[in-house]
Amino acid sequence: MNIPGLSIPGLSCDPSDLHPTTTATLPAEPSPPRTHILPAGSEYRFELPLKSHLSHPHFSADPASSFSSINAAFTLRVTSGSAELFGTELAPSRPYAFAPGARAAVFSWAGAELEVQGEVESEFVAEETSMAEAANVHFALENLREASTRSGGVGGDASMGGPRVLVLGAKDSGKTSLCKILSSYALRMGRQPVVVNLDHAEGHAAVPGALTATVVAGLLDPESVSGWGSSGITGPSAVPTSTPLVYFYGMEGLGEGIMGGGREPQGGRRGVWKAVVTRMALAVTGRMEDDAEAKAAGFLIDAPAVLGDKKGYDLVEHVVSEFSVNVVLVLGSERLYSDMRRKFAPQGQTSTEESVRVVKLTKSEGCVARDETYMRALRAQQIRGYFFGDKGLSLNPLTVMVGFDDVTIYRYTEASSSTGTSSYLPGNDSDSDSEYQPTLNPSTSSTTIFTKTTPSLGLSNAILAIPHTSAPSTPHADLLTSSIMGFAYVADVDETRKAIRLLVPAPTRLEGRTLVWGDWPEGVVDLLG
Ligand SMILES: Nc1ncnc2c1ncn2[C@@H]1O[C@H](COP(=O)(O)OP(=O)(O)OP(=O)(O)O)[C@@H](O)[C@H]1O
Repeated sequence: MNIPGLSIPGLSCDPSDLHPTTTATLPAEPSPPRTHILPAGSEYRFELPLKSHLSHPHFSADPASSFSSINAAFTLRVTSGSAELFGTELAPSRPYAFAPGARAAVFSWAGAELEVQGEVESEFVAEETSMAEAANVHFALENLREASTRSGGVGGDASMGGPRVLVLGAKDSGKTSLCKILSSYALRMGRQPVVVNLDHAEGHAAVPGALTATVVAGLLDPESVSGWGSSGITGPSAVPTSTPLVYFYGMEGLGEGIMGGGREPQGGRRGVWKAVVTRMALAVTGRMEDDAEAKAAGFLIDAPAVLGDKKGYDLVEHVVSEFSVNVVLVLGSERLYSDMRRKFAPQGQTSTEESVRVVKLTKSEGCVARDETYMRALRAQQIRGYFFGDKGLSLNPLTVMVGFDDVTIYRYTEASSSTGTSSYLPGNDSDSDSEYQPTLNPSTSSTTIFTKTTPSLGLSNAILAIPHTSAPSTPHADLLTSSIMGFAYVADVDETRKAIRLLVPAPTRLEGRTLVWGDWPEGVVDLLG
């Protein structure tokens, strides 16, 4: 624990206790190790090449031979001093192995020496960082937590809770990295904040396409593909794993929105997203009402980049209102900051306990723009990691055969119609068994539709969500807002035998279950080789 003021008795544990040495080994013909000296307050930034993704042992097609040990292309260790990665302290001398494509920074408050080995696309020590600003925000949030604790928290109004933070910014402005830093620092103070991932483009302890809420109760895992750690459904793990609350959004973007004052119909993408966000907010805020410590610890919401754009302001308002957000952190954009100030904290308004504080933060120079090729590879890695574990500590997924008649598969897709003939409106679907018959609504130009689907070869390689709700009485309403127990991968569809081979992360009885097949994320072709 090295940030002045962050040390508290009993929490100064040796990180090596929590990060037991894994089976990291160096490559067969390693390049010579290099040393980097980090002066106090500087960070070592590195970008690893993406090209070896598909051949990398972590992500090889043969799980049996590939997931038993890390044979990392790049390793890093702290040889003297102390350093942290996105807020998580690195254990001295322990080699950390990073997956190809990893982009991150190792920061030191008091100075450190690092030894690194392996191929990089770029690496350098940056003396100017935004970590002091992040630490200031952390202390401000900690003040809110202390005030909440002093007030007794439970039973009071929303103002007596701790920080309920929304992080906004443009694409690749460092929103996720800031959430990692702030949740790691909170954890180091003995708090257990909830991280709400509303950015379905990247999975957080789930596959991309999911929205999740996860209690940060153990060290984040810097080596995992997402940097958060994995959801250890089966198999051992060196660091505590997270069991998130999961909802499935299952579409690629959030749509364009309707500019010029119109409202997008409820059945459009945004309507769906808002419905899922409302359900998530109810669950998260409900948990806080029952638990004073959770209420004081608060939550951090990692927002999708579209919320940092004018077209996304209706979504910002929705999130702020549903989660009763009291702190909005704006990364790097003057315009966004001033728009948010105008919206939530207008000048002249007397600040009260319930006011929303809007804070502008500098975007870290270290943030790396990621193109679609990179994001696609990252999604494939995250899906692999969900089933197999993304490190040498493998999970034990299994394949199961189910007959076409054993499960009900709903295709969940968005249909566009230039004439605008249909929409999903909650309460309008009373038919549980028949194919979906959209209701007429002339104002609607795009709608989400659930259609009962007979499996065919087109289902191969798809990711299916398994909702907790099985046999929903009103499928279109129930399936949208049901939490998800897990995901399955369609390994094979045998049309002759009328059976599907599914890869599932843990033994699960699927007979009688309803499965949801979304538009997104895209299937992964070689998950099982
Ligand atoms: N200081 C840093 N040094 C090196 N890399 C960094 C640094 N900060 C962030 N990154 C990397 O930059 C990339 C973008 O950062 P991050 O994911 O935090 O942005 P984001 O705003 O959440 O992105 P998105 O808009 O896609 O959700 C990530 O690969 C992250 O690991």
